[in-house]
Amino acid sequence: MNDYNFDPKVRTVWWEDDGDGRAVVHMLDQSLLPQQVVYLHLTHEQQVAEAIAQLRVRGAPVIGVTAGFGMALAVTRFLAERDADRLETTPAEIEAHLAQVGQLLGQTRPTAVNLFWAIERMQRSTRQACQAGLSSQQLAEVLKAEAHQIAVEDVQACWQMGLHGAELIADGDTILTHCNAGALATTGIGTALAPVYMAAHTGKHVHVFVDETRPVLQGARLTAWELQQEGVPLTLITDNMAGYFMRQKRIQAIFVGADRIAANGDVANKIGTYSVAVLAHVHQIPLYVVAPCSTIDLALLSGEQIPIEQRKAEEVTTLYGTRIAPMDVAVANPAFDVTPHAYVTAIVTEKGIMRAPYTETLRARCMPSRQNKSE
Ligand SMILES: CSC[C@H]1O[C@H](OP(=O)(O)O)[C@H](O)[C@@H]1O
Repeated sequence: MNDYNFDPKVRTVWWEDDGDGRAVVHMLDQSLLPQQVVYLHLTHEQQVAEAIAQLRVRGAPVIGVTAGFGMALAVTRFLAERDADRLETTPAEIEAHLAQVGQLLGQTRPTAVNLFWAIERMQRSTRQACQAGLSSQQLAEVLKAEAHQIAVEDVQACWQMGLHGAELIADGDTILTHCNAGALATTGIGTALAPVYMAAHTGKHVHVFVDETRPVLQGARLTAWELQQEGVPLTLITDNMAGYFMRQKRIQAIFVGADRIAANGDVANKIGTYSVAVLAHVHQIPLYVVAPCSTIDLALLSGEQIPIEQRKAEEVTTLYGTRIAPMDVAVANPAFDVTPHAYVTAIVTEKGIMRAPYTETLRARCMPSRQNKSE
């Protein structure tokens, strides 16, 4: 890594015009890591939706960025196909088409609010362009620029969260993290891992204990791989070891990401985060949640209202296609849980470090960033 302006070695998702005005969404297929590094080149919004649903791209911020790219791709494809059929397309027809694409993408995963925030932002830009009387081609350019801006803001937010969060890490600290909230979950240097990277870049010695994070193993497969790529020392542990190392006083702080944060500071994050938070509370170890303002859902007063994604049983009963549980066994597979704000030491966003009571600070510091830049 080079200093301060380091770029993560991993590149999660980006897009290019393919020459005839159509957008191609390129993405690292995270479902194949760490054994295979494979990039997908998607030319249809259906493919983008499938990639999000199948966790080929995953992590709240990058899901939002990918949704923006998917909607911009859909518009360029829609226009190109109608041009090929020599059909005129009005901006209103584009707006109607985008409403369908927004539904398609919005049905992929229910918990990460960034997905819905990005869809709403793209649809808001469409409405504004239509009201301004722009042509269809001008509207397509506006949407491509908006999708790109969402990604630029994500990169910038990660950098700021790294700078703010690094203040919470002392030289020689061992940090525990759960799931993957690193560069692989964003288009920048990550959320929960951004402070780790920034602390390492400012000369602090940081060691990361990585929860494997059953059942999809985002820790063992993704965070361990990512930290190795970035040259950060790590120790991989199983989820049920976290309390053991906390009790041994081996962990000085815990950094996790978030998929949705309610207005009172309750945090929805990968399943197992609540267990880590309770253990941290018992052992008086600070638990820091790192997330951009686009993850904060001020419309929800508490975490009780956050929808929790239930995923397929096979994620629990098989490992790489090998069955590890008896046939016909009953399975529960919630992909997220909610950590009450009382267990959250601080929430780090691109706007700074916020501590309890959260309701006012989150509203004061994060409302503007949920508005479309053009509003
Ligand atoms: C920086 S947000 C990452 C967040 O998303 C993960 O869930 P998933 O891998 O299912 O998309 C997990 O909750 C991480 O904390």
